Amino acid sequence: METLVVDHPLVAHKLTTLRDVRTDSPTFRRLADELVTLLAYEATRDVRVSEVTVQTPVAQAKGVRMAKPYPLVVPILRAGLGMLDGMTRLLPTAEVGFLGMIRNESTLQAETYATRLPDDLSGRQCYVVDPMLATGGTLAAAVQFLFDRGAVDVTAICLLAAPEGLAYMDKVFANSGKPIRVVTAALDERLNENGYIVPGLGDAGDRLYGVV
Ligand SMILES: O=P(O)(O)OC[C@H]1O[C@H](OP(=O)(O)OP(=O)(O)O)[C@H](O)[C@@H]1O
Ligand SMILES: O=c1cc[nH]c(=O)[nH]1
Ligand SMILES: [Mg+2]
Repeated sequence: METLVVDHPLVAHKLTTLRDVRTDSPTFRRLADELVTLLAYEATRDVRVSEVTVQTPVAQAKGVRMAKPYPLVVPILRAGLGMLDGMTRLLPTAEVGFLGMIRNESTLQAETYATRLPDDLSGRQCYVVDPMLATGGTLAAAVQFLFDRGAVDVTAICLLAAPEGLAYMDKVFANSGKPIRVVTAALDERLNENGYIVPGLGDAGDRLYGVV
């Protein structure tokens, strides 16, 4: 598995405000949206394109267009929804599948309550968006859903990642033979005794949408 920590002063600036406990929900949403666009720029470096020729007002020019099948963007509900608009702004032709998952806060195991994905993902590049990669249980289950349907490679875009979560992903998919990438704005120190990322930003879903 490949991990890319995007090292950019604008990313660091926005992430610092996102972490700040005083940042209110509307500002948190806006910053999450802006951050995903910056991360997606790096995450889509290998997006497949095909060569085309267009006629400019002056001459013919060689260029590229997004290749079919178009990529699939998969937000993991609830918190991943806060990253969907930023992704589709950059990839307007992408299709969107949904996974609803919640981590049981006692066992830290991911539970799936909704799946709305194409049955056949053969040959598709998939981009999973979820702000937090903590134990890695949620992301590992999400990636497995996509591989089971034939996805060829999966890139996860996370605002924050914990070393424990990356190690878990490495272990689970060590023999998958399929490329997996994690693109994140920061690799934090560790998880605390409740499975929260330290220093982290708290519960991303609650900060985006309020406590339920
Ligand atoms: O790496 P893990 O230990 O599995 O934890 C990460 C998951 O926890 C959060 O979602 P949560 O379960 O809080 O659901 P929510 O989006 O509805 O708030 C987060 O958005 C990830 O999906
Ligand atoms: O720190 C964490 C860990 C899991 N989920 C969150 O929203 N935050
Ligand atoms: Mg949550």
